[in-house]
Amino acid sequence: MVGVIAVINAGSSSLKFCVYFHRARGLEPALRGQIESIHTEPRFKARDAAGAEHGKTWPEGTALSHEGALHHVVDFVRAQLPDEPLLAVGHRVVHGGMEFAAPVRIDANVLARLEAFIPLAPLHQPHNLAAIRSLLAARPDLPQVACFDTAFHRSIPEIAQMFALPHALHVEGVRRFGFHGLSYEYIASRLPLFDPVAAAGRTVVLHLGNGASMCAMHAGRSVASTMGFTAVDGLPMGTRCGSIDPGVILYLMDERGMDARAIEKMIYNESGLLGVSGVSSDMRTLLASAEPGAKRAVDLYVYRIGRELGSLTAALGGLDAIVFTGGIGENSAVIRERVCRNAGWLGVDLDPEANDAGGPCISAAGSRARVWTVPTDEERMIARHTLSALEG
Ligand SMILES: Nc1ncnc2c1ncn2[C@@H]1O[C@H](COP(=O)(O)OP(=O)(O)O)[C@@H](O)[C@H]1O
Ligand SMILES: CC(=O)OP(=O)(O)O
Ligand SMILES: [Mg+2]
Repeated sequence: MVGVIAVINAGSSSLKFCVYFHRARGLEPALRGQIESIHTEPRFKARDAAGAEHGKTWPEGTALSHEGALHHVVDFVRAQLPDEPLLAVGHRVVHGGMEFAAPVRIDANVLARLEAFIPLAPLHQPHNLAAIRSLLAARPDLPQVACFDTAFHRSIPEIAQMFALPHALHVEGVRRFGFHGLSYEYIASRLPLFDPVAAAGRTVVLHLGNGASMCAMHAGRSVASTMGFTAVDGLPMGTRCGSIDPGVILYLMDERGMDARAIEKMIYNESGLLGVSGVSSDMRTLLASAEPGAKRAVDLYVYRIGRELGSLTAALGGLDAIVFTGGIGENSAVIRERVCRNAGWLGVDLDPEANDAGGPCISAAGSRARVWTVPTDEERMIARHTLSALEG
């Protein structure tokens, strides 16, 4: 089977893609890239197997749709690799509910079942499925595999999945799922190479991107997540509010006359870093800004990470290591430094120079809990799953 496997990862603000040569030696990246800030200031960046860079920018204020972004990527890949047979496409699909605990080959029936989860992941699931649907129509013979953000978290103990609501709702599937599972699964696969003790022990992984969550891992398996039934729970994110008192929702309905769609728009699109700062959803912009709102948003972000770190450490009964990943976690030494400073009580002692240099180990020699920055690679995880599904 010689050819390429393509991976599509539609996030809330970005469309990432990777194409791998399938060779006897394994999967080798042929092309990878992304269109980031799709809705605000789209930028396309890609790198081919020879290391050459490709790019395109759109004028500021251009709101490219996910569909527009996908078209651009497909055209680019076709032009770069005109002669390589496409063996399969793997997709990140954010919500798999209770039903999909492992990657699955997609057909019209599976696609219909996945559509039921659109209301639970409105920023992601529609884009994930739109890409699948358009490929299914154009190339019905082409194997497509869905890889779920929720699957890695199906190991979370029942008690940690539970809301204290009437139990029938839990049975029906109203429970904490957790997301960013492909990222956590990849980190879990890498951790033994860095820190075998933590890999066999208690680690909190911070996936800080436009969406953000944290995962408590025991021996490489998820035991708790800050995200819940949907990806709006937990930490404040680019535009999502994270955990709030459910009483606030009732207040908005009763006192502000807001309906479900208006509240959805507020908590998914107008809150988080953007809502608190009034400046931007983009961490780079906030860190560079002198506006008081920008400082307020970053302060709240760091504070909430600290609270969740304590909570997840309690769920684990201790802490051997923390791992930073995602766009912010991998790139922002300032955020890592502030998070680690607040975590001194957990035995975290940062090495500022190693942190500025980007790691991978950023804790000081005697630190009781070790700290790592590990670039995530959801695309490689998806490619591995897609290949396994293809090989049966
Ligand atoms: N050098 C940096 N410093 C601070 N934040 C950064 C840096 N580089 C990227 N980011 C932030 O990472 C976030 C995007 O993360 P990413 O994981 O790529 O997003 P997505 O969730 O869409 O996959 C944005 O808020 C961006 O500002
Ligand atoms: C689930 C989620 O929030 O994903 P992303 O970070 O890609 O938006
Ligand atoms: Mg992401």
